[in-house]
Amino acid sequence: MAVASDRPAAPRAGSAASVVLQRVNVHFGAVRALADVDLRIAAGESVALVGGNGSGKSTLLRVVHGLIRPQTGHVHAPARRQQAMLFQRPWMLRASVRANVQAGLWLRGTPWRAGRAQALAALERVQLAHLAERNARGLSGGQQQRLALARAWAQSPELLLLDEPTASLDPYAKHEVETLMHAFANPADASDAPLTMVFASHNLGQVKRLARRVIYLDQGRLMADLPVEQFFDRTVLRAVSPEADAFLKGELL
Ligand SMILES: Nc1ncnc2c1ncn2[C@@H]1O[C@H](COP(=O)(O)OP(=O)(O)OP(=O)(O)O)[C@@H](O)[C@H]1O
Repeated sequence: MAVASDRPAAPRAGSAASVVLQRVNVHFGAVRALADVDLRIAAGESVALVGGNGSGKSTLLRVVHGLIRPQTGHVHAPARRQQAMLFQRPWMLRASVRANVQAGLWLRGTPWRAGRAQALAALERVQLAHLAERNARGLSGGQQQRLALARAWAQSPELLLLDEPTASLDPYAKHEVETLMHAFANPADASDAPLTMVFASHNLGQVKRLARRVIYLDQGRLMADLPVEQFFDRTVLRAVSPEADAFLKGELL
């Protein structure tokens, strides 16, 4: 598998907004999972969501994907069929690897037979074509996540949301998935529509490698929103958010 360069390619972010959240609030009973979140993400950006357990990262991704409706506030995002979302543990139909990708296409309106070639091409991109007729549930965790990426890739989404996609993978599988995320967000063909990628991660190395912008959440509040270089500049971060700086310090120790 090709190795990703250490740094993401030059920004392709346009000025068109892909995602806009305005004063978004989500409560689960007494828990305030998102508190007055304002956020604007341009088409083509790669954005990392970081923060401690329970800080609201998954909730934010689910709100954008339309899986959670905020009690108050406005959400503007591409239509669900223009989005793909990956979870820490991908869902797998008890069917072949190819059928899992075809099913994703079929769910969005591609006739079953017509989806076959697209599914195989997507599997080629994640280097799983040789396992196309295997049962998907028999794949390793890393292979399943690559399959989930192929399923997303086949659908050519405008927006890719990933909720800790490598959290349960070994270092080698993690590297493979990161390489694919990087390729997904930086297509070789510059004429491709810019893909917007938003991912939650506890892995700060991964954040440095894949994100151009970092958002820090603390108890549902957006406390810092910085270009990646500034987020990892402790002087800048301390001035913007002592909470985020304390979090970073704890992680880097
Ligand atoms: N379906 C739910 N029902 C009740 N409470 C929920 C639900 N989903 C999230 N919460 C609560 O909302 C808060 C934010 O959770 P969320 O999963 O968004 O955090 P997170 O930053 O993704 O955490 P982690 O890093 O542990 O995955 C937490 O207090 C969590 O317990």
